[in-house]
Amino acid sequence: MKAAPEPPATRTALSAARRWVVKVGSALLTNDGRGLDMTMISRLAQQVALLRGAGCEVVLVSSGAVAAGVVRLGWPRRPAALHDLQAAAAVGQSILLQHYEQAFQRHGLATAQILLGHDDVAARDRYLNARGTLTTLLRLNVLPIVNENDTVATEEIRFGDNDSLAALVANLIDADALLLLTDQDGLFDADPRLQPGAQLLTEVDVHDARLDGMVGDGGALGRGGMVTKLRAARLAARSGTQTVIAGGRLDDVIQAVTRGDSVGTWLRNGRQPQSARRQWLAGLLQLGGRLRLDDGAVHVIRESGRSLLPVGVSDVEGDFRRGDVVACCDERGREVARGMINYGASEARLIAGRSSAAIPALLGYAGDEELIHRDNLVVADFHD
Ligand SMILES: Nc1ncnc2c1ncn2[C@@H]1O[C@H](COP(=O)(O)OP(=O)(O)O)[C@@H](O)[C@H]1O
Ligand SMILES: N[C@@H](CCC(=O)OP(=O)(O)O)C(=O)O
Repeated sequence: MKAAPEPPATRTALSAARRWVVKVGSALLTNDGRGLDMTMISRLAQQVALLRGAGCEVVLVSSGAVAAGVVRLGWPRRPAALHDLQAAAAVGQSILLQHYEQAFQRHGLATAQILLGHDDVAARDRYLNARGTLTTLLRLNVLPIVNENDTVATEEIRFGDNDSLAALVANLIDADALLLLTDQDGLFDADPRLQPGAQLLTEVDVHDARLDGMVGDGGALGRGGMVTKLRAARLAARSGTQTVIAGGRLDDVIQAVTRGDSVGTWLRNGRQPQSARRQWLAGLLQLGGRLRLDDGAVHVIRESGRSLLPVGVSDVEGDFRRGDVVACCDERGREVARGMINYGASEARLIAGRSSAAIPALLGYAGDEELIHRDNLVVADFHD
């Protein structure tokens, strides 16, 4: 048998990616904004199932609720009024998920519905909750399907932008890569709907300022277009994620992109995931408090990259809430790490120095066994 050709070296960041966020836009999933394209849903399900079968973790971010709702309500077109859009989304979301559940069931995959708002990612306690649910679903081999919580969203539903939500999900779960599937083959040097001679860009630096002059909006349907996709790629890059924009109608496009083939546009992010994430977390918030760690805890978080358990903490300073960022100091008061803490200050004081197994008895409920999960912990020398 002939060996498969090696993917081009430049796209190894994609072929090596294990955790993917795949976003499917309205332009692809709906028949020009009216009704769901069932063939597209089953083709997507097949490709996502193959990606899962190849050992990758996948979160799907899917639009389409408004379009499905408009058809179910018998409306002739997508409404303009905000409350009508929200009502249509509420009707359509369950239909959308029903179709996905059926399509993925054929491949032996269970699905879960996640409705998120931007505030859920910005508020620290909800960030931890959303992250915990998504990563647990991934561990359970369930496919999370995310959409905007349109009942409470205003700007995003009006402008039809699920791109930035997909980027926030990529930040939330530290995705290696984000794939934005749309109706065009990728990012062109001008909007191909307006300029038929526009050229497809196969690889660009996500931070290249010249791109801003090339992207346009989504046209008459009032969608986000490439403006929101470029913004999303930059947002995702903050936590080290690579982004590809590709045409969802191309055969086996998900397999081609994830293999590292030269399809669509790769918006290259030159920053190392670790340092991008460190900078993002460090700059995210003001410090809410300080923990003093014993030598053993300093050693394991530094040398083994482990989570911080309550047992390694000898003192808790400050008045912080679950999800705040706290400094972790050694016995001499030097800051050795910074992280987003799973407990508020009073609970942290109750469990500090104790085994995680004692948490239910100490607090009256079974919370996280880590005080700071290793994924939310940045080990470095910080200077205030
Ligand atoms: N430089 C560009 N390259 C490709 N498409 C562009 C560009 N500028 C604007 N567009 C428009 O963006 C549209 C895709 O965005 P949108 O309709 O919001 O899709 P989705 O629903 O998939 O998010 C394309 O149909 C195209 O007309
Ligand atoms: N959340 C809404 C609209 C979001 C939307 O259309 O976004 P996009 O696919 O980026 O154009 C829906 O599911 O219909």
